[in-house]
Amino acid sequence: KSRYNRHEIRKIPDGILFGTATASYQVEGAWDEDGKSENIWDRLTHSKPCPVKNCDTGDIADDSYHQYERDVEMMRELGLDFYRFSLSWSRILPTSFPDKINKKGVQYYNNLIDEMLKYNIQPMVTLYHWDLPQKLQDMGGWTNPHVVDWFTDYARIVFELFGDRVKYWFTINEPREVCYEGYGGANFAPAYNLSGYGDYMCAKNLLVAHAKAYHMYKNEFSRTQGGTVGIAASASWFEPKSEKDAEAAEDARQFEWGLYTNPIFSKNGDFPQVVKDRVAAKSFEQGFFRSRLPEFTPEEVELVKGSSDFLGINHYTSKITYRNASITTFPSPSFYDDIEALYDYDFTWETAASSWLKVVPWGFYKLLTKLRTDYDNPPIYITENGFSTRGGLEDDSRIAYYRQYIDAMLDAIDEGSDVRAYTAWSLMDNFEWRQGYTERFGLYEVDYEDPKRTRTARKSAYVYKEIIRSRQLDYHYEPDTTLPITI
Ligand SMILES: O=S(=O)(O)CCCN1CCN(CCO[C@@H]2O[C@H](CO)[C@@H](O)[C@H](O)[C@H]2O)CC1
Repeated sequence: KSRYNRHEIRKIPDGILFGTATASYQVEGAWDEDGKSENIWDRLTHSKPCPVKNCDTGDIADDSYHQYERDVEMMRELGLDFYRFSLSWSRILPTSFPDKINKKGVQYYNNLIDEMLKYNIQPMVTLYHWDLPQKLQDMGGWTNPHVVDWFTDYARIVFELFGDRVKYWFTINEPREVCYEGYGGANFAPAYNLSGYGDYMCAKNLLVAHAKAYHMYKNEFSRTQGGTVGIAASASWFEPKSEKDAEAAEDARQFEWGLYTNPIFSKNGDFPQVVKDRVAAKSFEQGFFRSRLPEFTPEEVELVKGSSDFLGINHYTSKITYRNASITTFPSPSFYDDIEALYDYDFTWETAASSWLKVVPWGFYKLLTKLRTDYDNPPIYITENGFSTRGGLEDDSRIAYYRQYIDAMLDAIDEGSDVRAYTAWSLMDNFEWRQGYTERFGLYEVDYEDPKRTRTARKSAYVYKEIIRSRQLDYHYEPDTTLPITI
């Protein structure tokens, strides 16, 4: 069996916090209730022809806007240390700006936070998990440099409203997905096909916005609130197909996540050198008068460098990477034409319901080791890790995924990685973006035929609960799922 199927009991080191995550557009519903205004995912999912599988939308989703007490009850059944969730910008600020604060929207988040703290479950709050107010997108969204002020002004309101009780903040979830999937690959809202320049403009503005919000917290709230602020980056592992592809794999890492982590966590800051050089060289070849990758001014390099108290990592899978010999594979200019690499999967790797999600636990170990060595062992929170199925309560494949990935994480921790928290994506099934409700990530199953959106514990919920309770990994443990999961 693979290295990550050892049949022994493994202790989990003290101090590592365990939680689960969700995101506002994926679970809340109430898309136009109580004063919330339209965001870019409302706009995309309502467009014709419908872009999401089965024409699914987040209009109702898991109805967490009304079911938050049940959500907290599930957190208690799992025995979580924390719960990571995100705020809907246009639910709190319907005009996008601080001139109007929507009291009913704020009340929902106060109710959720207060209910969690009643049972000592820590809120870990993401300010932005992809649901930009539509009005801001009408003005260019993340490609408009003014987004720096829009985001910082929103952040200040949020810190004022919830910072007395929230001590763990993440500014932005997955910069790569915001910028590449949103402005480059025409996949996620606002689904623009501007790869090779729109995605890079988004990258620069997003990092400056993140840094401005970070420094504003430090200057205006740290003394009185004492919380911590970070960012959650998506990071896959890129494994060279053969020795000669080592450079291609490193290029992929630097373009796919180094673009966002290097400016914040590396010693010198700024975009990775290979990205700056490659995009500039290609831009001039292609007839541009300046690089398609916007430059940070020296002041901006300093502003962004070190602008996080910890590094949040969303990790799911790995890809085999090799040099792309043909220059006609991708449109030119484009992000993937810039990287000059191709990705593949090892056919022996098990696949989740999501076609991109392969089970490669050793890739998680290699990623954590690389982050430790490249960024001088930064404090790391695993802010997402999980597995999708088509549904069903006997989810042994999800259980095997969690056990192997936590095992791989423990190997990196044993070798010195400063991992402080592990977050399972997700507490319950939710709106899986372009795949709608066809790909399920929940420890709890959600019944979308039921207006009450009933949540039912899967077998994996019992196993995750036992890992947290016993603080050990036991591949042998078999829960008795005939008994209800209890608090
Ligand atoms: O559009 S398709 O499906 O044909 C292809 C998608 C390719 N990627 C997969 C990984 N995802 C990053 C992970 O995305 C994260 O992980 C979760 C599971 O995906 C999401 O639900 C979370 O919101 C997100 O933070 C970004 C999109």
